[in-house]
Amino acid sequence: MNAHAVPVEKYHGTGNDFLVVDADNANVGDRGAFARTHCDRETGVDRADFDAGSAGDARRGADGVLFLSIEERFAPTRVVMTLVQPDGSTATMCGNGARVVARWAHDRTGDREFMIDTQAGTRRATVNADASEATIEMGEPTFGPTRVPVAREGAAAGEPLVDERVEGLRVTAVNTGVPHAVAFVDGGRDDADGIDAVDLDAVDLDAVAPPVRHADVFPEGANVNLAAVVDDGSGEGPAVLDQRTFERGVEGETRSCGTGAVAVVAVARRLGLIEGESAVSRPPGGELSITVPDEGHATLTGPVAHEFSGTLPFDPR
Ligand SMILES: N[C@@H](CCC[C@H](N)C(=O)O)C(=O)O
Repeated sequence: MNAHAVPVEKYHGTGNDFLVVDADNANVGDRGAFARTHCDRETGVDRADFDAGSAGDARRGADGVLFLSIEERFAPTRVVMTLVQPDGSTATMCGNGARVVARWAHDRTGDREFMIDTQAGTRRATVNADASEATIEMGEPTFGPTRVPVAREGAAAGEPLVDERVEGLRVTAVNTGVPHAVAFVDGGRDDADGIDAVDLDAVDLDAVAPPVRHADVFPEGANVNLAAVVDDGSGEGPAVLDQRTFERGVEGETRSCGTGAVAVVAVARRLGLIEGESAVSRPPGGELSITVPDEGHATLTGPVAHEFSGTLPFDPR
């Protein structure tokens, strides 16, 4: 193999798509530059570069690069995961990315249970019998202002940010491995001057999300989720929520966000908008099943798929 070629696999989880690099097999020196170049939606990695005859629907570019190191001497097998985002930053956690990691590790080992080391903690992951779905334990969502983190002065200092106005949206701040701001747009609260009672799909997310993402109250920034309750779970079956997420690090809307899905359900529970601890979230890229119990790990389950394999230049400059 060309010493300057990096073998990559491309996977997605409900449309949240990632390049995967075996970090033990390819020493990418400048990971940020590698991610910035190959994740670009206009000029980045394209399936057609490797398999011109392919008719697949994989999108050009990616939502990040997962650098993975697998340690099969442990039982279950461990995988150390680092997500480098399209802007070159590193995220401490990624729910859909971790589900992709489980599928990648299954494709290598045939195992169905793994421990994934993330910067937010070690998380247990499983894949189902035909490896079409993966589940990841997501830790316990926290609203604590120092943990989100949220920075405020005066009477609000030290208080969780719950259903309060930030840059035109009524948001609740929660950390599900990374910081999230969640706003419900469907009248979850009576909010005469907000964007309640509007069609979620009609909201210009690229316009309303960046001021919240960069608000002073979020010293490390925040991913911004708009959500709507479709079914509050008071009848048969779990609650159903529609979700759209503007991601920090991508600096745009993604087709799905796993930590965002858990954040939306955790906030819906906190605000009393849904019943029960299980819910289905419907981002644009598919459906995710979430549990947020009163105590202990949340879980995230949904489809994962392999898109293509190839090699990319080691030094993209
Ligand atoms: N898409 C991810 C979230 C990735 C991290 C996020 N962009 C951040 O910087 O906080 C997911 O599925 O959770």
